[in-house]
Amino acid sequence: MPMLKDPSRKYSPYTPLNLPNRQWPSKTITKPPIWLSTDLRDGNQALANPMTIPQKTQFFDLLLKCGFKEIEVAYPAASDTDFGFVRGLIESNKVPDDVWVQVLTPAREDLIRRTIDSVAGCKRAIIHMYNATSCLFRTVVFRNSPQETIDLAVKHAALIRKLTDEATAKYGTIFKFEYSPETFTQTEPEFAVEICEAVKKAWGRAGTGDDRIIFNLPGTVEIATPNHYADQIEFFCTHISEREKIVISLHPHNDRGTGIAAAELGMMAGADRIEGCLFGNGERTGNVDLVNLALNQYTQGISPDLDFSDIQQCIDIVTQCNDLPVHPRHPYAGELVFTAFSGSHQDAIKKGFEHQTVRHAEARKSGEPEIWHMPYLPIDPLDLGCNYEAVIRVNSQSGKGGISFLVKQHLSLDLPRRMQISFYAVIQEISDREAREMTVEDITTAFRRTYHFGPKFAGRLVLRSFKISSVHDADILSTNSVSETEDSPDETRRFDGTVTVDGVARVIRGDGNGPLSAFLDALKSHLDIDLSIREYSEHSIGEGTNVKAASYVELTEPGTDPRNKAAGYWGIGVDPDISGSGLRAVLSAANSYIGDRQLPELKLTVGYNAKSGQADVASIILHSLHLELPRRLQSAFFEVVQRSARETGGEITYDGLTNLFRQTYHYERASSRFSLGPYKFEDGAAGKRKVTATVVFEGSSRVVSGEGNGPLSALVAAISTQLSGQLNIKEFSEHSLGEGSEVRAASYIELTYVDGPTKSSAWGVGLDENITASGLKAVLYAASNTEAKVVPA
Ligand SMILES: CC(=O)SCCNC(=O)CCNC(=O)[C@H](O)C(C)(C)COP(=O)(O)OP(=O)(O)OC[C@H]1O[C@@H](n2cnc3c(N)ncnc32)[C@H](O)[C@@H]1OP(=O)(O)O
Ligand SMILES: CC(C)C(=O)C(=O)O
Repeated sequence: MPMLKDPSRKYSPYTPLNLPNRQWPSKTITKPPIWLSTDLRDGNQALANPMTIPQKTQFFDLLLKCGFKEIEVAYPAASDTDFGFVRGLIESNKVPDDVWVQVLTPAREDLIRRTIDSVAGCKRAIIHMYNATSCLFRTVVFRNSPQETIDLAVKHAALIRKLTDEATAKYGTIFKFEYSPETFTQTEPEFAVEICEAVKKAWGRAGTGDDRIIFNLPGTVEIATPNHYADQIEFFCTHISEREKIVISLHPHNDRGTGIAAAELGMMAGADRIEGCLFGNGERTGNVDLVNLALNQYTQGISPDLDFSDIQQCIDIVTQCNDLPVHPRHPYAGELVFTAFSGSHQDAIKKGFEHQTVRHAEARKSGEPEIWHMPYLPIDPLDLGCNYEAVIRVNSQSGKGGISFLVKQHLSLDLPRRMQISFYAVIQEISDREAREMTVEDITTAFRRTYHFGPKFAGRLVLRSFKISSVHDADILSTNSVSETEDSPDETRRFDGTVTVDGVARVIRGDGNGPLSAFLDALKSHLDIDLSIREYSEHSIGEGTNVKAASYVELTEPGTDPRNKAAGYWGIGVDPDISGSGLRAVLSAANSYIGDRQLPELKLTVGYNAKSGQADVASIILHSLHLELPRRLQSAFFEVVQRSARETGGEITYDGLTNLFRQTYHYERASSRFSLGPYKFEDGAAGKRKVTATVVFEGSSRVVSGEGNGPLSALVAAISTQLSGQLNIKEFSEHSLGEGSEVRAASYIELTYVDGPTKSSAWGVGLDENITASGLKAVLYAASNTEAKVVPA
């Protein structure tokens, strides 16, 4: 049957109450009500499969944990399960002393007796009796006149008084009495007052405090707008006698979807108590949702005296006991209620968090409360034991604000605005193409892949090591005059570093006004990557000793129109050192720029004017022999190479170069001018090391000894005893080669030899599995390379 064109022919509107002096609209709620959970009764009776005793017990424990002091635990006359559950609670002492157990009974003698039997021995119990009072129920269900309806209630209230007095005498139980004129919202207001007056009189012991009688005014079926319910409550409150001896309780259902509003307006109208269920379970559309109501108060700054700090645990237990889900949009509890997918919501939330962080820091300083004011988030998810993970989720409706919020949250990177726009386009494209939500994992992975961020996402160019030094302008043309100094504005910066290009290590060098421009110069000279910086920014990550720098850079090709904002390449770098983060950011952007374009191979153009020659030579040694030459050795060898190249017309082959290196530094050669036989180290005087060694000096084997601060200086001293002049160590460095059990040590040493006016210096390179042995070899080779003269034996 279709919906009616004229529903007034089928449905009649509620009759408004004439309450011209109503006060409730100008009231506000300032304190929590007395809460009663009826999950185990009204909630339970509405389930397809009412709860088992273990489920009821688990639910009861949860209610205690949440802080409920009044719990309607059963309709004991309904079933052995309900009766047994109440007995179990009492007999196993599960009810804390400050908690009231409430049980429901109709106004029927047999059922009242069974109900009161169920609470025998209980410390505190509320006997809750009901009978329907509306005209419809009087005539149709009970076929009673108004007076007979009153008589029914009065008779059974008196019975309850008698039976509870007996139980108190027998067990010492403290009883409260609650009466519900069921279907109150459809009952004539005057009749509701009249029957309650009669019940009060029949009960005969309404007093103050714990002796107050509870009149529960149920919205058994919600039939009108919530203001009408408020009018009904205010009417009742102002017409019932001895108001101070009465607890006015509300029991709203949610047939029109306004149960929460009805409860709140009802409280404004004078109610003291609310009955309801967690997450709104209950007959038909449910009872009023107590979680929702309590948290509505909480977000007004009123402590509800209920604790939902672990809301997920509540959801888990309630859904498991009720076998009903909590809707994803359920206020405060649904899995989507702290989530924004849409761009403008995300943008506002992101800005809200940023602003609030600043505001809270100021409030902390001045001792003011840190008030929560967040766009779109009426409550802090943390207060309910949730986190901010779900606050922003990304799909094709999302914008840059939300995406950059997640990048900040999960990677601690605060992207500059234009980089946000750039990355947003990346995510938007994937999300649109794949027509699905982008998880945090999707976004962070896309970020890492786009900007080659993190070891697993390295691009074709990878920075392995670098050194930034200052070069006096006048010295720039001389590759040997590099000196490390403090930063000074009139000095040019020099970048020396090793970059792997498609897995092949290249030593590169460049000069510029600062570290980044020096690095860009190196990329241009060695790899034909010609880019300049359009935007740069940085911030720190972390605090104290763990602080790191994050740098963001946008690079453009020469001639890019400054108005063409889309033409840039963004990069990100993170490093403990600010220069390092900037350089990594440049490389990250350069990686995006080169794509899969072919890069120039290493060119061996050795000559006096070749600017890149020294680094290229070092690259070949690194690549072929895996030796990372110290910079001064690079310079020294480059001179050797230049001399050799001049002899061969400026050309030198790749193999020729490695052979030249081997010969020059006696590297891995079986013999040299001086060689080492058996040796022994021991402690010398004043913490020094002493060596006694057999050294073959130009074919003559001699046992020598010497002392030094370490093994190398001891050997240098021992060798010097057989020379006409003195050897000294000028520079020493070492690094490991290979990995795991294959690892070896490479040592580089530069020795000076002074013999009267004669001065010379030379390098030696040693390689050994043992780090001391590699250093000793380097000493022997370096000494062999000097002009040292051996004294006759
Ligand atoms: C609004 C509410 O939620 S009220 C609570 C409702 N909850 C429940 O009903 C759950 C538990 N109920 C039960 O287990 C059963 O209904 C019982 C045990 C209470 C009674 O079962 P039965 O004796 O088979 O009766 P039945 O369920 O058919 O109840 C209807 C009878 O109770 C009467 N009745 C209904 N409400 C009341 C009341 N509040 N006071 C007195 N009598 C009542 C009806 O008029 C009817 O009487 P009749 O048999 O003379 O016509
Ligand atoms: C027993 C009463 C309070 C009831 O559950 C209702 O009216 O909904």
